[in-house]
Amino acid sequence: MNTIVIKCGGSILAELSDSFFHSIRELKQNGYKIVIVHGGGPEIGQMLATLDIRSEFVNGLRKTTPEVLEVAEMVLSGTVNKKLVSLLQKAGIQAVGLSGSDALLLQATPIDLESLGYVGEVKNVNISFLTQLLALDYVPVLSPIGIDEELTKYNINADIAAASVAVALHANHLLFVTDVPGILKNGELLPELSTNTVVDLIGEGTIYGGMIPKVNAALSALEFGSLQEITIISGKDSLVALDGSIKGTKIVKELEVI
Ligand SMILES: Nc1ncnc2c1ncn2[C@@H]1O[C@H](COP(=O)(O)OP(=O)(O)O)[C@@H](O)[C@H]1O
Ligand SMILES: CC(=O)N[C@@H](CCC(=O)OP(=O)(O)O)C(=O)O
Repeated sequence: MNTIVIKCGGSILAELSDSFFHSIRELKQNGYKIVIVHGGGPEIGQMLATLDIRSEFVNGLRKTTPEVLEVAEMVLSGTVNKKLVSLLQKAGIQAVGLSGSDALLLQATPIDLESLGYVGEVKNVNISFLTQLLALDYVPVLSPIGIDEELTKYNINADIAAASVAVALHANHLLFVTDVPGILKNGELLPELSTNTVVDLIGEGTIYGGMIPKVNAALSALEFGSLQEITIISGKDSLVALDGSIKGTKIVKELEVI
């Protein structure tokens, strides 16, 4: 089974183009099974501001108190998940929206309860349930809310959640769909990068802010999964170039020197 995991960032959700949905239809017609994991960071931020609830980021992760968790779950598994499923359905794509906590899809453990609160990382993915949905030709659309054995829920960074799903499913591709065409340096798109170059680009400050958790999730998926490359790509346009290749920046696994 040829599987592609697509992570849609909160930054692009309101701007996903018709060509983006057309690309998904095309990939499905070409036999790919698609799983979508979405974010919603800006949308959570707006709702927290409306409710006058403060939140802070620690190393790129939102410190999640019980109050913040309630808002994150409402926005991610409610508003954002349902909106994305509607857009897919309008584009003629059979999609089913699920919280990562449903059917114990994203089994999580806390990263550090003391400093981050209810922020989780994925320990296990219910791939048998996901595989059944894919066999029925559905596109599962997952929010990054995890759950543990005690049924405590966690807020998971969506880049990390998507990378964990791709590794667990032994996916062939992982695409991070965001609001820029890929990784840029001096305004120019870098079409292909090795993992070592990515580390250098973080060190020199070319990769900063929200791009850091994305490339770190990409590096860890390349290290621990069967994936050979990961792509960072814009959702404002088609995902596929005229020659059939996927656009954006590819991060490719370093060849081992023997
Ligand atoms: N080298 C880079 N090339 C492109 N974008 C970068 C780079 N470094 C940092 N960024 C920033 O990363 C942002 C994407 O991350 P983020 O806003 O967290 O997106 P998402 O919501 O898709 O996860 C871009 O809009 C850009 O501001
Ligand atoms: C723990 C943590 O930081 N969770 C993220 C989950 C959403 C997310 O990652 O959304 P984007 O992909 O749009 O950034 C948050 O609360 O913002």
